[in-house]
Amino acid sequence: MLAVPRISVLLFLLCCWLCHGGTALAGVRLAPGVASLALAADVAVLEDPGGHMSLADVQARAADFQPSRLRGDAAINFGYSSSAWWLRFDVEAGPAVARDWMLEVGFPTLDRVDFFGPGGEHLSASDLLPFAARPVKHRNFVFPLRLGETGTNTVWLRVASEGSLTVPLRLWQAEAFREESHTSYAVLSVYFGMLLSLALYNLLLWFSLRDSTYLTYVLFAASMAVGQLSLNGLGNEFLWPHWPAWGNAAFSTGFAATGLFGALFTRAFLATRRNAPRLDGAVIGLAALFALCMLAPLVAPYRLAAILTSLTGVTFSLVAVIAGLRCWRKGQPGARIFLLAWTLLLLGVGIVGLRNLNLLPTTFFSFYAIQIGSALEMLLLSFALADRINGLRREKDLAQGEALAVKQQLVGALQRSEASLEQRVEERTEELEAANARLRENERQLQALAHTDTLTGLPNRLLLDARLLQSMQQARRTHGQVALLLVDLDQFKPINDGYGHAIGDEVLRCTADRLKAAVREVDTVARLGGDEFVVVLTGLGGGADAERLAQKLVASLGEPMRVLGLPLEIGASIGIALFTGGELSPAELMRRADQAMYAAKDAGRGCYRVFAA
Ligand SMILES: Nc1nc2c(ncn2[C@@H]2O[C@H](COP(=O)(O)OP(=O)(O)OP(=O)(O)O)[C@@H](O)[C@H]2O)c(=O)[nH]1
Repeated sequence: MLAVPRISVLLFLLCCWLCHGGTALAGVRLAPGVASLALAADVAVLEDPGGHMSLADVQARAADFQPSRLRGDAAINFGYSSSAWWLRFDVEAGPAVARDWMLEVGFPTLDRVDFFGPGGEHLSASDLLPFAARPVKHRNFVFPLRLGETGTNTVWLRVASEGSLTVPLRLWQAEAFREESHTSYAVLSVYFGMLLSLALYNLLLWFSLRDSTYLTYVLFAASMAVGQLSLNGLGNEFLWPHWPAWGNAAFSTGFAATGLFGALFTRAFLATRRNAPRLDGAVIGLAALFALCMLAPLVAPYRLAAILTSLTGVTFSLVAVIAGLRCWRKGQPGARIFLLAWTLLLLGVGIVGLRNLNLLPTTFFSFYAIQIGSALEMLLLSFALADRINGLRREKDLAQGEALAVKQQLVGALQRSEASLEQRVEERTEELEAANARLRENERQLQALAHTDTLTGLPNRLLLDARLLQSMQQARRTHGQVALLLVDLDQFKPINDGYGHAIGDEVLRCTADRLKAAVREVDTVARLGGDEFVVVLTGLGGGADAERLAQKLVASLGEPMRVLGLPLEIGASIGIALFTGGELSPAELMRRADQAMYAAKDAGRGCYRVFAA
C-alpha cells in the first residue's frame, strides 16, 4: 500500500511530462463569448498525503502548489492515490462576461470533492452520499461558480477517492452547460438503450435456444451496463440515488463482472478449450480473478479491488486479442468478428486514454470513444452470435442432407437386395415346383410300377388285394355281392416251352386284352403271376351273373389267337368264389376261388366251377 502514493505521483508527473504545456500558471481569463473552457492547463496542485489539511492550511502553503503543466483539456490524473489532492485556479473575467458559471468535475466515481468558491462558499459532492445531497443534480459533480465583479477569483478544490483519482475540470457558461448536458444525456441514453435491447434480444434467444453462450453474453452486456452506468454517473442519478454504498462499489464490481462474463463468453464463443488449450487455462484463471475482484470490496480496501480489476482487465484484453487471433487462424467461425469487436472496444479505450493525455483533440468521437467502441463491440458480438444460428442451421442442413443421402443409399440397397431376393425366391420356387412335379411324376410312376404288372399293364397282386378288400367292405355296407374269378390258362407251358418265352409273353398280353374287353369298367382284372389272372366283379345281381361272365370268358379265351403270325389255340379254367357279406376275408375268398379253379381243371379244363362249401 505504501507504493500506491508513490505510483500516483509518478503517474501525475508522467502526465505532466507528456502533456507539457509550459511552466507558468497564468490563470484563466474569460473573454466575452467563451461558452466553456477546459482548466487542466490552468490548475496548480498540492498533495495532502495524510488528508488532514484544511483550506487555511493549504492557503498558507500557496507557494507549494505546482502548476499542472498539462495542456488544453487533458484530464488531471493522480491514478490510485490514498492522498487527498488540492487543486487551485484563478479566474479573471472582464465586465462584459457573465458572472454565473458552472464548474464540472467530469469523473462521477470520485469519493468526495470539496469546492471552495471565491466568495468563501464551501460546497461538497460525493458518491458516498445520496444523490439528493449534491449542489447541482447532475450525473457529474457540478458546482455553481459566481464570479466577483472585479479582480481575480480563486477557486480551491479538494479531491479524494479510494478509486482512480481522475479530475477532468471544465468551466461552463450556464446555458452552454445545459445544452451540453442535453447532448451527453441523449448520447448516453442511446448507448444504454442499445445495450438494453441487445441484452433483451439475446435473452430471448437464450430462452429459445438454451445455448448458455447467449446467457453469458446477456450477463456480459448487463455487467458492462452496470459498470458504464457507474462510470457515467447515470446509475447514481437514476438507478441507485439512495444507495451510495452500492454506487461506490458498482464501478469496480460492474467492470469485474464484465470481465468475468466477458472471459466466459470468450471461452464459449471461441471454443478456446479446443482451439487454444493453453490460452484456455489463462482465460479460466482470469475469469476466476475477475470473480475475486467482484467479491474483493467486501473483504479488502476498495482501492485494492479497483487496482486488481484494472490490472486483470488489461491482461485479459491482451489474452482475448491473442485468443481471437489464434482461433481465427484455426478457422473458428465468428473469430474474425470477435477480434474486430474486441479491437473496437480497445480502440475506444485507447482513444479516450490518448485524449486524456491530450495527445488527441477532444471531439464528439474522442469524448465518447469508449461508449462508441463498446456499443460497436456489443453489436458485433450480438451479430456474431446471430450468425452462429445460421452456422448451426447450415451444419444441421448439411447433416440432414448427409443423413438423407445415406438413408436413400440404404433404401436403394434395400430395394435392390429385396428385388434380387424376390428374384431368387421366384427362381427357387420355380425350381422347387419343377422338382415337386418331377417327384410327383416319379411317385406316380413308382406307384404305378408298384401296382402294375409290367408285362400286361394290369393291376398286380398288391393292387388286387387293395381293391378286393375295398370291394368287400363296400358290399358289406350296401349288402351287395362280390364275385372273385380266378382264371388259369390251360396248357400254357407247352406253348411257352415250344415257341419260346416271347411268344408266351404275347399270349399273356393277348389274354389280358381279352379279359379287359369282356368286363365292365368298374370291375378289376389283375394278373397274379405266371398264367394266372383274377377278375373281381362288383355290383352283382347274384351268382348267376358271375357264372354268365365266366362262361363268356371261357369262350373268349378259347378263341384261337394269332401271335406274331402264329395261329395258337389256348383255353382257360375259371374258379368262382362269391362274397355275400359276413366275416369272410379276402385271403379266404381267394383260397375258395383257387379251389374252384382246380375243380375246373379237374373237370377237364376249358370250363368254370363255383366254389361250394
Ligand atoms: N412266357 C412266360 N411264361 C411264364 C411266365 N410266368 C410263368 N410262365 C410259365 O408258365 C408256365 C405255367 O405252368 P403251368 O401252370 O403248369 O402250365 P399249364 O401248362 O397251363 O398247366 P395247366 O394249368 O395244368 O394246364 C410255366 O412253364 C412257367 O414257366 C411269364 O411271365 N411269361
